[in-house]
Amino acid sequence: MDKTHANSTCSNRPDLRGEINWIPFDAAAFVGSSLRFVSGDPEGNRFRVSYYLDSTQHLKAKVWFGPETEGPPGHAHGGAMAAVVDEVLGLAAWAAGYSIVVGNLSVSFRNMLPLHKVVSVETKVVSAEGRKIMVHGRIYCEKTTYAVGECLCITIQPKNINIR
Ligand SMILES: CCCCCCCC/C=C\CCCCCCCC(=O)SCCNC(=O)CCNC(=O)[C@H](O)C(C)(C)COP(=O)(O)OP(=O)(O)OC[C@H]1O[C@@H](n2cnc3c(N)ncnc32)[C@H](O)[C@@H]1OP(=O)(O)O
Repeated sequence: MDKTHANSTCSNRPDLRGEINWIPFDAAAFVGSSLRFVSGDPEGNRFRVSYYLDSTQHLKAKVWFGPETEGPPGHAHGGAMAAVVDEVLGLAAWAAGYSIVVGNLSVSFRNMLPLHKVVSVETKVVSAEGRKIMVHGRIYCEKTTYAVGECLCITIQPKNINIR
């Protein structure tokens, strides 16, 4: 069998369908067209992203890491993983009702992520104290964790962001 198509769950085909009970989340409709860096090119060779809300209203994403995210040969650049964590965890705060920018982002790289892979990102808003919203998340596929993120979001006045 073609090795690249051997595994339907973590296949090399960019199958961005959500899991059972995940509902599609239209990020572009929510935040405008500004999120082009990570999720703005659904036919491109960098990232392809689909967003969902799970049954507990947590934001989830399916992300394909294409060849243009390469860092170590055959694997995703750490900055590419960090960009995904930045966008998805920041968007999770917006989806939870907070108008924020990311003030501080910590990413731990746990395993090298092969190119052409579709992975999931999970998020959880873990605290909200004053202007500080803490969001945790993880890039994973099945039992493998590729990166873990802790994202300190700071609320801002929505009028300070132009929505296009
Ligand atoms: C319902 C409709 C919805 C529509 C939505 C449409 C629009 C949607 C648009 C977009 C969706 C985005 C989805 C995510 C996209 C990806 C996320 C990104 O990549 S964001 C870009 C990268 N981030 C920056 O460029 C920030 C640059 N930094 C700043 O602008 C400022 O430093 C800012 C706003 C973060 C804080 O500045 P200050 O002057 O307002 O406030 P101060 O007093 O400095 O901080 C407030 C509190 O936060 C702490 N704080 C601030 N920054 C911190 C940091 N880096 N680390 C730790 N603490 C920090 C401070 O210590 C302070 O805490 P104490 O109140 O004293 O307890």
